[in-house]
Amino acid sequence: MQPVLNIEDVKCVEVALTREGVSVSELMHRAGYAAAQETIALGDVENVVVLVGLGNNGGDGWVAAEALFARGVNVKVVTPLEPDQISGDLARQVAQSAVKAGVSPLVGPSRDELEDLLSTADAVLDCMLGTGFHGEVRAPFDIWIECVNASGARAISVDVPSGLSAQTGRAAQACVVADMTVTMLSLKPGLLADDGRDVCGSIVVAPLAEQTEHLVVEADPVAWRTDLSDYLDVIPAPTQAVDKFTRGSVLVVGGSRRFPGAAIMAARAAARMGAGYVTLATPASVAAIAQAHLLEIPVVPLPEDADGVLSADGKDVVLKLARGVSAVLVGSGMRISGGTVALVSALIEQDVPLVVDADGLNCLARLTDGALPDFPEVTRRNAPLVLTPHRRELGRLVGQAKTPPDSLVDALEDARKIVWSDGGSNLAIVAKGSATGCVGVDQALLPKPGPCALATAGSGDVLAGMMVSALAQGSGQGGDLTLMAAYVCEVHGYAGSLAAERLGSRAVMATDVIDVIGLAADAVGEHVMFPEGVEEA
Ligand SMILES: NC(=O)C1=CN([C@@H]2O[C@H](COP(=O)(O)OP(=O)(O)OC[C@H]3O[C@@H](n4cnc5c(N)ncnc54)[C@H](OP(=O)(O)O)[C@@H]3O)[C@@H](O)[C@H]2O)[C@@H](O)CC1
Ligand SMILES: Nc1ncnc2c1ncn2[C@@H]1O[C@H](COP(=O)(O)OP(=O)(O)O)[C@@H](O)[C@H]1O
Ligand SMILES: [K+]
Repeated sequence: MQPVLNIEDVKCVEVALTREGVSVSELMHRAGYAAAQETIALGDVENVVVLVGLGNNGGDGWVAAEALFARGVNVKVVTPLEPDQISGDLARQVAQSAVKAGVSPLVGPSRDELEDLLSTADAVLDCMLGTGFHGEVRAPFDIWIECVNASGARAISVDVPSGLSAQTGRAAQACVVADMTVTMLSLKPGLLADDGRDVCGSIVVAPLAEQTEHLVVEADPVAWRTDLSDYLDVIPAPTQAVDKFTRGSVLVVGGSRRFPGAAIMAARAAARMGAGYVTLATPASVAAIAQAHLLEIPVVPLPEDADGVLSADGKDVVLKLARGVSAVLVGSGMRISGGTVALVSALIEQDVPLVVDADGLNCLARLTDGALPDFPEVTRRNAPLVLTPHRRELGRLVGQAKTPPDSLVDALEDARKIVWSDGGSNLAIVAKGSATGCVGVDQALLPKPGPCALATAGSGDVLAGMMVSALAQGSGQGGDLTLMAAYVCEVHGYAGSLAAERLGSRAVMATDVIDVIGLAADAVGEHVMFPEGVEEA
């Protein structure tokens, strides 16, 4: 796993390194060398343009320029000011040193001059704005960024693509779209989420010092990026000695006359993820439709109200069914009513492994008056509980219905309010988004996200079905529930990639993802067992 640090904690590591005898100047030199090294490793780099800003990110750029020059590369540094005019001491010193060594600066070029220069560059080193960037990009960098993105040269961003917030993952109107980002000391959340996924290219972490590894861990990472090898313990062990019930039995409670499909997809996804026996309990008026779609899955009709929404009268039947299975999913397409709130509440009180998704979460929000963290007794139970909210659902759970989290870090923080108030290891929250965080009381995990093809109606229902299936098969029980949740997200993402490959990235529908769950699970499993031998999707 790779640690991910909030920007303020990266600064703490920097301070801790200086206490251990590695000065900021030394760090800047190592950062610049690392960037130069990665640039040369790209191959075919004879002409490099280095665009520098006026802070320490610019300082890294001047060091990189001097290092590239020393390696015989034809380097030009584009700067808004003459080296002597740079106000920051460190950045000024490295700029003066580079010029003294023979690096030639181009000060404040016109757009035409810059475009001409970039047209002959093999690579551009983007050292305009780093972690000190805030607000919208001001001149001249907004124009420089436009020119970089329009040029055909490969762009290597130092620390963070200029214009991206390394904390929130939000890009300003002007933002470098890099081929590679060489980031210093550790991963930062904004590189991995939202706009960050579009603009970073491949990410290389430059630790800069031997001591960094332990200092980063001590700085309390906001999350950990998982590697496939981390999943070894949560992949169900292969055995022939099973029957359809011991392979994991699942009950899905959901659906409504308005949304019958969500529960049907969840049930089907649960079966495709490997559960041996799946049952769907759904309102009576849609049971026949559901059964027609699910030949292998028994459908139990439940009492409903006049709108075709599950009523509380079905509670005893649901609880009886729940007692007979390994895990339950509640919520898919269920709608919010007095009846569905009563069902969700009854299932949470029952000691069965449980996944709550979609309207099940909205029922939970209603049950706790939008303040789930204030009611830890609701989530404290003896059996595992996995909540799978997207950002709006998460907002409703923590009293932020009108202002749901709009970054990965905010979503992680909201999820932590719930898991920390609960305090136990039987609760995991899967905070879904273009990058998903799986949050438990001890740590937050970031599985590799799937493609944007997953941004399609119903793909969350598919994930919920996969999640309950993994729970039913015993992954995560008695072990690490958060890691199991991350594993399921990883398979879901991989299935999205496979579906996109087969059908085209814009064409994928949630049912297509269901069809390839098995192939995705096998492929992820192979990667985990034999990391070197399998091609990525
Ligand atoms: N942490 C570490 O261990 C290490 C960190 N290192 C490096 O330091 C970098 C952080 O350096 P930093 O703090 O000097 O900030 P940086 O990103 O250069 O930006 C500040 C400059 O940008 C300007 N500026 C801001 N917003 C702007 C806007 N919207 N539009 C235009 N301009 C804007 C701002 O101007 P001001 O707002 O002050 O007027 C100021 O001039 C970090 O990313 C990494 O590369 C490595 O050297 C070694 C190890
Ligand atoms: N841009 C994206 N890139 C990768 N995955 C995405 C993206 N957008 C959504 N997803 C994933 O797709 C799923 C959508 O879930 P959800 O919002 O609950 O959809 P629905 O309610 O339609 O089923 C989540 O697993 C989410 O992580
Ligand atoms: K940069």
